[in-house]
Amino acid sequence: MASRIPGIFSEDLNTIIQKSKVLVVGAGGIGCELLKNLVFTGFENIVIVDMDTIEVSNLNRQFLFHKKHVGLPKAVVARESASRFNPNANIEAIHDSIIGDKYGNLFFRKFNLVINALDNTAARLYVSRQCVNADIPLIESGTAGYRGQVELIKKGLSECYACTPKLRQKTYANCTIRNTPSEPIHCIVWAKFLFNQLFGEEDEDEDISPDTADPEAAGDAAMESLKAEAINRVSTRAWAKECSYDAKKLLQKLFVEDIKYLLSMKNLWEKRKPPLPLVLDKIPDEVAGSSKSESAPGLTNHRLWSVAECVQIFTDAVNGLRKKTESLKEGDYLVWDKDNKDDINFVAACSNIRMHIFGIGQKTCFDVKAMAGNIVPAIATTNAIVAGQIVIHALRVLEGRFNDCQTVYVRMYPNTKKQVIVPEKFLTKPSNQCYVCTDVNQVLLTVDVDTMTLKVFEDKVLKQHLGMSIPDVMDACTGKIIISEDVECTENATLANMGIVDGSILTVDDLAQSDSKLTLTVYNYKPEGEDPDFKLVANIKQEHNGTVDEEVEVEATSEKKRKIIDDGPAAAKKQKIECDTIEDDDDVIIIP
Ligand SMILES: Nc1ncnc2c1ncn2[C@@H]1O[C@H](COP(=O)(O)OP(=O)(O)OP(=O)(O)O)[C@@H](O)[C@H]1O
Ligand SMILES: [Zn+2]
Repeated sequence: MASRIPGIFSEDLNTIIQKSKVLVVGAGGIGCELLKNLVFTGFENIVIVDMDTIEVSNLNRQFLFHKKHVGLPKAVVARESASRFNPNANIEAIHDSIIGDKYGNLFFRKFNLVINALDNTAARLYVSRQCVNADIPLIESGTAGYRGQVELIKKGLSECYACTPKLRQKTYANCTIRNTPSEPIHCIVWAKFLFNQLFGEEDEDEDISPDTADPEAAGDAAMESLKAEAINRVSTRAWAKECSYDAKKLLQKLFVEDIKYLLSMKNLWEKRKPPLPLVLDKIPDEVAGSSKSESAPGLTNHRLWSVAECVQIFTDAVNGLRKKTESLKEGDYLVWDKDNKDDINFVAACSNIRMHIFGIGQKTCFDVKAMAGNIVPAIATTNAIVAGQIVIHALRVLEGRFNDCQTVYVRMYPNTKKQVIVPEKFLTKPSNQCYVCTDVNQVLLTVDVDTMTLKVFEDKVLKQHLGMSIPDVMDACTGKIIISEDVECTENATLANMGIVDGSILTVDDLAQSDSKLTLTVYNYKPEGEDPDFKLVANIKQEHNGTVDEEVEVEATSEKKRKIIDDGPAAAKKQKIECDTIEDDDDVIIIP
């Protein structure tokens, strides 16, 4: 343990490390690295909470887990593996969701420090609110591909998780992409990687060929000979160039030979539906569950393409891209652009053929375009850097050096000072309009009451953004129950259908958390163009130079920049949280 090696830490710090009680929430990519670091640093009192069980796709970066652990609770196995590094460490494992009354104020107050290693907004918001309420320092972390972030949340000193919204992006395990896709997005990621392998900037982390290092395929006799063969395989680009980007040969390799190769990794298909290689002279001209004749003319991108159409579109796109590549200077490459017809057609056609092969419901080109814009692979090294930085923050926090805990960003490329790991200059003060950091539980909800359904209201507004778990909503003016465990409500009903109009006041209670009562005042609005579906604003009336208020509008940007608009004395002071439809379940990153 580092703390036991003389001269590494001061004696005082050693004592602090050994006596501190730390809660780690999440035993995934960052959590595993972090638990190992904490134990090696000398922390001996740790509680680890994770609600999930181990999946094969976790094994490439969650190094406390091995193949034999698949299906077991992450928290329990993480505890077992990390305990081996220091048998004196007292690690408690809790296999449960952190969200709920069981983990309220009393629970959080048992710790000197809480660390989030989570992947979703709801849990992050929940822990952040509990830590601010209990005044326990929280270190919040996240990674997305090569980017990462570590920040301190400390009541009164720095922003909490609800103060400003963050961008979210989903990450995917390499072997899922290369060997065992199960969702359209896995095929879309693969197709984007393929584009780069053939025409873009080649990146060895974006290999698209069958992954012989897949831990799930280990021990497969056929695999061992395949591995040897793989060493001699030429790069996809070199091979494609050799055959002059012949579309037919590409189809044969990508969708026949490589799929047969995958099929020979028999372990992969023991519990999964195996893929079906394309039969090139018998390509289906229909899409299961859809009819071409139903589609409106001119809206090709809005209907599903049959595999035969995909093949034709793929061929045209490859020909177009080959011509563009030939006109480039030596060493130059194409950069994928979703608005470029050949680029998006290539990805939409390739991903749909792969969806068909793996029996995954296909996506329209329109949907592929939306999904392809928002893809990041999970990188173990970024998790490791972030977990290391968390420990540095943790030591400072426990020594009471809160002002040395500025947010740190891990960047994809060095900045002008050649830094890849970049701290902010100061702690960002809590927003005085934040409904967590202020004690006022009054929130303005700006929304189109005619289009927002109760389901979206419950899932996105109440659960995702306000951190509720079992919300109970009543119209304060009419006494009508809007959402309740005991009352069955029509999920597709709009807010207007439930009698909610401009100016309605709703009281919201969370049955899972006794301390989270809110009053929501509804403002009706019609979003236009890029406007968010809804906005949440802490409703605080403030005295300002003897009169009431200015308006401070905080924009949700990826760069944490604040725009201050003085809109005259009459407006209420408010923070605007712009909410969009980005997938919830994911790592959070703010790009510096
Ligand atoms: N409410 C929650 N309570 C406890 N643990 C949670 C909660 N929400 C998420 N987690 C855990 O946080 C961890 C986040 O880890 P990570 O981001 O590496 O995701 P993953 O699910 O392991 O990987 P992937 O999503 O890429 O398959 C997961 O192990 C997940 O179970
Ligand atoms: Zn806050």
